Amino acid sequence: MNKPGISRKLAVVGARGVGKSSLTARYTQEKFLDSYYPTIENQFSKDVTIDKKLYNLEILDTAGQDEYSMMNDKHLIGIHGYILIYSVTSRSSFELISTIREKIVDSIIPLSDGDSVDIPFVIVGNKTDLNALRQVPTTEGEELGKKFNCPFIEVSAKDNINVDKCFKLVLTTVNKFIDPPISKESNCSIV
Ligand SMILES: Nc1nc2c(ncn2[C@@H]2O[C@H](COP(=O)(O)OP(=O)(O)OP(=O)(O)O)[C@@H](O)[C@H]2O)c(=O)[nH]1
Repeated sequence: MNKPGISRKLAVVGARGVGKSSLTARYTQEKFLDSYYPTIENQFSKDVTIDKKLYNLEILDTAGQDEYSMMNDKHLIGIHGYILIYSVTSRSSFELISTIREKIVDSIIPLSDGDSVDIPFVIVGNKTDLNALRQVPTTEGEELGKKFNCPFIEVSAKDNINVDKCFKLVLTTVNKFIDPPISKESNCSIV
């Protein structure tokens, strides 16, 4: 029997060590991972009610990317929305966000049979608890969000700041793409 609820599959992508697993574990298991174990790939589930709607979430915690790594098709097929995550303590991880976004866009176009493709992205700056080590000011995250017409939020997986809010933002962003308002304008829409 099908589970009641709306099925949503999300992928968390970003550079190595930015906190993809920590953010996912904080949200799905309410715990923080102090030690660092590089991820190959993990999938987590969570049922959550947001705005009176029940969602069955599948969250794909992907391996850390670099400029040269290739996106696996598994990260593209059936994904409703992407969390593009960097660490506010790492400028290089912030700079990689644009590259990763471009790789996702370029990989999805050939899979789409030439139809128009809408890809919901949310940009997330993690590790705000390490403010003394910050290399990326909030304003730069906001500007990148504006550039790509994507929501932006800063979080701390460690201190559990904005984590629920971040996933709610992703789900509402996905909903806007799936059930768009009548006059939608989005730079994330590719034809
Ligand atoms: N201070 C602080 N440390 C964090 C936070 N999030 C993650 N970390 C630490 O950063 C390190 C890497 O975290 P992970 O969650 O494993 O990072 P990841 O992006 O999944 O790493 P890869 O799988 O290698 O790509 C770990 O030591 C975490 O404890 C945070 O919000 N604040």
